[in-house]
Amino acid sequence: MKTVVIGSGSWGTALAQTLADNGQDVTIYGVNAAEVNDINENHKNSKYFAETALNPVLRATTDLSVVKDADVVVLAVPTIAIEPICKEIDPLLTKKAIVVNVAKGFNPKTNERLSDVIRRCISPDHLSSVVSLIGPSHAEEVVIRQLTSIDAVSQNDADAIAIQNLFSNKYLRIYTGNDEVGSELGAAIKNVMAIASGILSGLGYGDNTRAALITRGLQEMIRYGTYFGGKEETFIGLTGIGDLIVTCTSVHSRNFEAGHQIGSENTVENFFRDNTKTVEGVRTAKIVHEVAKEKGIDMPICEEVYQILYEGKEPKDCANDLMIRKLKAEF
Ligand SMILES: NC(=O)C1=CN([C@@H]2O[C@H](COP(=O)(O)OP(=O)(O)OC[C@H]3O[C@@H](n4cnc5c(N)ncnc54)[C@H](O)[C@@H]3O)[C@@H](O)[C@H]2O)C=CC1
Ligand SMILES: O=C(CO)COP(=O)(O)O
Repeated sequence: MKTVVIGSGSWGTALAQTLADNGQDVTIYGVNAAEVNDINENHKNSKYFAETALNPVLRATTDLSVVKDADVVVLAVPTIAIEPICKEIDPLLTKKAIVVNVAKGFNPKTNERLSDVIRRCISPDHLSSVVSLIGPSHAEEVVIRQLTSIDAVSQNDADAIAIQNLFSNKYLRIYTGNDEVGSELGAAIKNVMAIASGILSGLGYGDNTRAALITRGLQEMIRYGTYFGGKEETFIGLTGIGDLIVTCTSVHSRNFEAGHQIGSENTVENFFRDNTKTVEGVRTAKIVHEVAKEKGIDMPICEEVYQILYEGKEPKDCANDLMIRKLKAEF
């Protein structure tokens, strides 16, 4: 199997190294020449992993024609780049490839789920199926081979199993799934919850608050996901509660980090001025706000994050407003 990983950032590098560790034929395609050269010449990706030595067989290129003949193409780019990169690679593919998406969120222009974007932009002659490879997995830990479990989710069971076998090894255990809607919506919305968790931490709140946020955040994810046909059980799996826990509690999470800055400064101003990192929950909060409003889905935590990010509401007022809402039964 020939695999090309599109994206020489943190997750693309960690996943490509996993395939290199598995003895697979894998190449990274990157647009950033400095990242590509660092991988080829120094066996590092210093921008993301400081001093970590990568598997020396790992290779990267800035030549997109590398996707010719690929059996598997892994899209490890931010959500904003998924539609453009699919349109770029489609004419270069020469056979039906399994396209693996690892991004978490929605297409910013159309609010579509990412698997739908890929199916729309890659012609049927070049697409076997889409597999979402998602779950609780900080690249910083996978790149140093910390034990990790995630899901390969697809409408095509055989392709999900092929991706499970391709990536699994003694430090990365992949489960398969077929609830594309529930898995992708869970993995997208948990980033908004991670921003909320960071905000609460930045405001000085502790463990009780975070446990409440994770538990009630999960209820919002279930409400939103089942509205669109996702299965409730998916949300107690790796792409639901698993990804929610890892992102709401980790120093590695860029969404949590963003929230922490916003909460501790009680304003979004400096974050929006200075941020250069991939913080997917920011765009997701806006999309969830728009869709939830249109469909009448009750998403109080997501709504407060939206109000902070886009409507100038102060984080400390949001935390208070969530607590004084009309009292009700838990279920
Ligand atoms: N970093 C992590 O631990 C994990 C990230 N993800 C998701 O993976 C997606 C990618 O994120 P990261 O790798 O973390 O971001 P990153 O910020 O570390 O790297 C993004 C990379 O994409 C490249 N890129 C941007 N546009 C491109 C294009 N059109 N063509 C080729 N390359 C392009 C950038 O040059 C950069 O190398 C995000 O949706 C993120 O939520 C999912 C699980 C874990
Ligand atoms: O999705 C992730 C871990 O599962 C990465 O989280 P961040 O994008 O917040 O860093």
